[in-house]
Amino acid sequence: MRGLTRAAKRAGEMAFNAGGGTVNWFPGHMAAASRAIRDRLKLADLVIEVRDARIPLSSANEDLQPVLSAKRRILALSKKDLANPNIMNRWLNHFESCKKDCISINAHSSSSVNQLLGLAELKLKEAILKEPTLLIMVVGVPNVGKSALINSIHRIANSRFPVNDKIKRATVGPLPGVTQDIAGYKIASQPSIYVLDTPGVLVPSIPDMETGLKLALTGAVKDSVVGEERIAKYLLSILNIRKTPLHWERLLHRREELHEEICSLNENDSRDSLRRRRVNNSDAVYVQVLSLISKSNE
Ligand SMILES: Nc1nc2c(ncn2[C@@H]2O[C@H](COP(=O)(O)OP(=O)(O)OP(=O)(O)O)[C@@H](O)[C@H]2O)c(=O)[nH]1
Repeated sequence: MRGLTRAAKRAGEMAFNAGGGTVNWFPGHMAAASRAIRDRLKLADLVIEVRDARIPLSSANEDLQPVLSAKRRILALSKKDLANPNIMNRWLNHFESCKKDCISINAHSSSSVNQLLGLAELKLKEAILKEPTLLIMVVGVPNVGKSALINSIHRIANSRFPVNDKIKRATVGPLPGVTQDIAGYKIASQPSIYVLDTPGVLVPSIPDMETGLKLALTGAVKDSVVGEERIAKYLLSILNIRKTPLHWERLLHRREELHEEICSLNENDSRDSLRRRRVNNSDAVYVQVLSLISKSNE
């Protein structure tokens, strides 16, 4: 309890306040995709709901939960290579205790995707014997790794059961919103099994700022939607509360120094000079530098 009070005091010292309000990022393609996903879900034999292993609750699309929970479903906690393994194992136990089939994955690792395919095969065991065609849908919020997962599934499946169709690749990218249409990939014949890649969809309005900040930090929401400076401050407050060895006062001091350095640079060379300069290895200082660079260019 005393530890928590100390952590709260430290956060207070940093003067971080997420602020209230909702986070709205619901471009036209997302509204259309949400409707199309609901339609196709009716036909799906299995749904792989991809969530981010670092934020498995905040990365759930709450609007889709009622329909997803009525389907044969696997929860795939993606980007496990970026998550804290101890905390992630606690999440896996939590979902298991809620009777949900849950697995953590790294979409770029064959062994990890093979485990997921094994679980999918188990869940589809009876349907594989009965149905001539099966449909697996991959859904989730933007940038969570759906297309990367589809490409790995496609590659692995094709090495096991070569399909005559030309191999298509889903487009993978570091920013949210790359996939804008539903696309199907055939991964087996007899029965024919298709995997559907879907655009990442969020709820039209994320009800609290902290969820929005978590989604922005993990890449599901564009930084500009919640504000770069707010994201940087939120990250720093988390690092501080988790006792990551950072010293806020030293950072503030460094910020003042950088301000002075920027002011002393001439307008044209400020961005390049700062980018070239070797700053302290700390990511947090890097965040501060980025924020100052963007300010100097406003
Ligand atoms: N470290 C790591 N990176 C991953 C993993 N899966 C995907 N990525 C990366 O995350 C980014 C987003 O991956 P995508 O497959 O494009 O994500 P998406 O869910 O299809 O994104 P949308 O098109 O926005 O719906 C890419 O830079 C991928 O390389 C993973 O398991 N671990």
